[in-house]
Formats: sequence, C-alpha cells, structure tokens
Amino acid sequence: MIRLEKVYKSFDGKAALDGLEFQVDKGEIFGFLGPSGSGKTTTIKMLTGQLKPDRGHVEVFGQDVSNVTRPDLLQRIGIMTDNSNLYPRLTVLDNLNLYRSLYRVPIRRVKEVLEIVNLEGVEKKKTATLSKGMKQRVLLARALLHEPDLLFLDEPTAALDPINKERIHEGLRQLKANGTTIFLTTHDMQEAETLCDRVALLNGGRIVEEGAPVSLCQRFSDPIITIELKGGQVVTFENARESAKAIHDYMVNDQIVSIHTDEPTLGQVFIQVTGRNLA
Ligand SMILES: Nc1ncnc2c1ncn2[C@@H]1O[C@H](COP(=O)(O)OP(=O)(O)OP(=O)(O)O)[C@@H](O)[C@H]1O
Repeated sequence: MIRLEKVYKSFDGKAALDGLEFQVDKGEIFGFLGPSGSGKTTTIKMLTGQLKPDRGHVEVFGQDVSNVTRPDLLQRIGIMTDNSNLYPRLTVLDNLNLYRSLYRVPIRRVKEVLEIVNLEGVEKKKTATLSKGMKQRVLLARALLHEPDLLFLDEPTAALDPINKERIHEGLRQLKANGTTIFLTTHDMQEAETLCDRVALLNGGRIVEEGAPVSLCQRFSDPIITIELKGGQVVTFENARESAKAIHDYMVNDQIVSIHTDEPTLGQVFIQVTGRNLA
C-alpha cells in the first residue's frame, strides 16, 4: 500500500526526513510513532500529495506518489490530520453532506459513520458549538465517509475520553476487518500497543525500530526473572538459560508462589530507543 525508499526532506536547511524508509502492507494498522518534531506530519503530507520529497522514492497503491492527487486515487484515501477543518457555522450534517456530494456517497452512509464515531443525534448541531473531542469525531466521520481503502489518522483520539477512545478503537478494528489499511500516528503508546499490527519508531526523520508491538517489547525485554518463594523469600535470576536448573528445582519442590519476567511497555521501549519522552 505504501513504500518509502531513502526519502529526504529539509525545511530551511534543516532535515525533517533523513533517509526515511518503510513499508505498509494492505489491511494492516500501522502505527507511526515519534516524539514531537520527528517528522510524522511531514510524512503524512508527503503520502497524501501535499508535499514533495527533496529526494527519494514514495509509492502509494504501488504508484509514484505524484499520481496520488489523481481523482481515482484520491477517492481511495481518507485523511484526518490536525490541519483538517470543519465549517464552524454549518451543522454536522451539512459538513458531512459537503463531502458526501464531492465523493457521491449515499445519504445512508452519514448515519453509519456517525454510529462508528458514537455521535448519533448531533446532526443538526453547528460544529462551532461542539466540544473539541466531538469535533475530532466529526473529522473522523468525514474521513470515513467515502469508505477509503487507505486511511491516514494523525492523533485521532488525542482529545477523547476513555469511553469514546475505546469506541473509536472498535470502529478502527472493524474497518481493518473489512480490509481498510490504517496509517496511524499517536502519542498514546497504550493505544499503539493494543491497536497496531506493526509500529515504526521515528526519531530525527528516520526509523529507529520497527516491528509488531509485542516483538518489539520482547526484543527490549529485561531478561531478569523474579521468583517469589513460599515463606516470602524473593530470588532473581539474570540469565534465563543458566538459571533453568535452579528454577526447575524450585518447581519440583513446590516452592514457588509466583514467577515474573520484566517486559517493558512500548512507551518504555520508545523512551529507551529515542532517548526522548513522548509528550
Ligand atoms: N512548513 C514547514 N516549514 C518549516 N519547518 C517545518 C515545516 N513543517 C515541518 N517543519 C519542521 O520539520 C520537522 C518535523 O515536523 P513534523 O510536523 O513533521 O513533526 P511531527 O512528528 O508531526 O510533530 P508533532 O508530533 O508535534 O505533530 C520539525 O522540526 C518542524 O519544525
């Protein structure tokens, strides 16, 4: 669906993308994670034809990205970024209807997308009167309206409460089940861990780690095994292979209350890899 090879982009002589390379396959939820200023939005702009690379190759739908603004390809893409805007004096329905007519989408689809984002019943409200989180959900509904094959979501749940966040997650999983490819940026590592098939960790305009969240966490896992024994004693082993015999002995003698291995969260991996916090 997406392929980048050695992509460079500078602003005022300062590199925003510095040899960026990655690939996104059809039907996956791909998490593009990085601290502020690492190049996430620049990449999305490039993949949606809003910005040209200085050097390198960018492909979307197997075609050079310069074709992406062609109406037939644009029709296959949905975008929700922080520079997406709603018309504040128009109602939710009128905002969606504007896009509906652009993409020739049937009216019944409005109800479907409002259901996905948990916004039934607000069709007649002017968007200026909505909360930040509600506006965010209208933007997401608008991005979904024409049932795109490829969806770019830049921090889609940033302003949402946990219930709406979970509802959106369910909606995104459903879209994935129907074959939609989702390119997602988020600062919420728990969201990335539960939602994404694969994540790429971006730092300074290049990928520093990539993989399924679970395998990334395992790769960075601290191999310390902590065993709590009956009677309250706690023993730790630093090397699982060498300590197998001792652990086995505790087991056959029925001395063990609990065994615990320390696996870092994706957030901890991120901080370790980038040396930066996620805020
Ligand atoms: N139009 C522009 N003009 C000048 N510099 C820019 C422009 N767009 C981006 N940059 C710079 O490029 C770098 C990458 O910015 P980008 O917006 O892609 O980061 P980001 O990872 O999306 O950050 P955030 O998480 O804060 O949204 C930053 O140093 C930013 O200041």
